Amino acid sequence: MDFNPVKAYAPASIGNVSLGFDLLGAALKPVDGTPLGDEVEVRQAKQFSLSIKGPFADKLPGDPKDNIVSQCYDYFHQQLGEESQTLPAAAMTLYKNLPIGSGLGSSACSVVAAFNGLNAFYGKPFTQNQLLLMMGELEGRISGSIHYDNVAPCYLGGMVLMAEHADTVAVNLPVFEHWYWVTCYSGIKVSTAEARDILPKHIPMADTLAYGRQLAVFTHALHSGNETLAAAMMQDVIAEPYRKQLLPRFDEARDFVMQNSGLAFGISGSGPTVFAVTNSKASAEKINQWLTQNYIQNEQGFSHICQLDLQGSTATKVSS
Ligand SMILES: Nc1ncnc2c1ncn2[C@@H]1O[C@H](COP(=O)(O)OP(=O)(O)OP(=O)(O)O)[C@@H](O)[C@H]1O
Ligand SMILES: N[C@@H](CCO)C(=O)O
Repeated sequence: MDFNPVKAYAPASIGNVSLGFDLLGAALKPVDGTPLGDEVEVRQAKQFSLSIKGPFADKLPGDPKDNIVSQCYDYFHQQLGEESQTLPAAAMTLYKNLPIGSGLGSSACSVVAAFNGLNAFYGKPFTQNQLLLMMGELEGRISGSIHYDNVAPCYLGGMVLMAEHADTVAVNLPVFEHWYWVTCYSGIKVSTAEARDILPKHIPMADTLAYGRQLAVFTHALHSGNETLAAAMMQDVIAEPYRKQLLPRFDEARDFVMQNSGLAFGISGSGPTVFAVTNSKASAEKINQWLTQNYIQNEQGFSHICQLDLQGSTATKVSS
C-alpha cells in the first residue's frame, strides 16, 4: 500500500502570555505573510531517516538521532503498538526556520509539525487530544517538565488555555482578532530549562492570589469582549520578575511600548523574545521600529508585527 507524502507546518507561539505561566499560550502569524514556524515533510521509505534543512539547521545537534523529530518518530511508532509492524517506515525532512532557545516555542514547533505530519501520513490513527498528550510528553523531555503552553497553541491555533483534564488537554479561548502582537527576538539564546531553574520553587500567597485572579478575570474578559479589562490583567507575577534580568533593555522596552499606545508588554515563553500588544496599526509599526533598533542585539534577531494564527498547524499532501 502506498502512502502519500505530507508536509506539515507549525507556527511560532507565545508561552505564558504574561498572566498564565504554563497555562496559557497563543499562536503567531506575521501580518506581512512571512512564515514564522517549522515545517516537516514525511515520505514513505524502506527505513527511517531524518534530514535537516533551513536557516537554523546548523544550530541543532549534529546527529539527527538527537533531534527531537527523530524522538517523535520513535514515540509515535511506540504508541501505535503492534499496528506499527504493518506500516511502512518514513523519511522525514525538518525545515528548521525558528531559532533555538528563542522563546517562540522552537522545539514545540518541531514536535507539533512532526506529530501532525506523521498522523496525517499514516491516516490519522490518533485523535487531537491523544496527539496533544504525545506532544506534551516530547516537549517535556527537552525543557525538563511537561507544559503545553507552546505545543497546544501551535497545534490548535489562536489563544489556548490548558485544562489538563482527561480527554481535554486544552481549550481555545475567544480572541480579539484586531489586536496586533509585535514580537521581537533579540538574537541571544536563553535555555528554557535554565530559565525555569532560576524561578523560586514556592510562590508567595499574594502572588498566588494575583495569578488566580488575573487568569480568571482575563478569561471572563475574553468571553465578554472587554478589551480594556483583558489587557489590564496581562501582568506576570510569576516569572518576569526573575527572568527580566536575563534580558538587556527589557524595562526600557516596556516603557516605550506603554507610552506608545501599547496595551500590554511581556516576555514570550522563557525569553529572550518579547511581545507588545496594541490595537492600533500605527502603534504596532512604531513599536516594531523601536524594538528592531533597540532590542535586537545581533544579526540573528528579528521583529514582526503579528496577529494570532487562528489556524494552527496544517498538514497537506504534497506530490511524490
Ligand atoms: N528540532 C529541534 N528544535 C529545537 N530544539 C531542538 C530540536 N531538536 C533538538 N533540540 C534541542 O532541544 C533544546 C531546546 O532547548 P530549549 O527548550 O531551550 O529551546 P526552545 O524550544 O527553542 O525554546 P523556546 O520554547 O524558548 O523557543 C536544545 O538543546 C536543542 O539543541
Ligand atoms: N511556560 C514555559 C514556556 C517555555 O517556552 C516557561 O515559561 O518556562
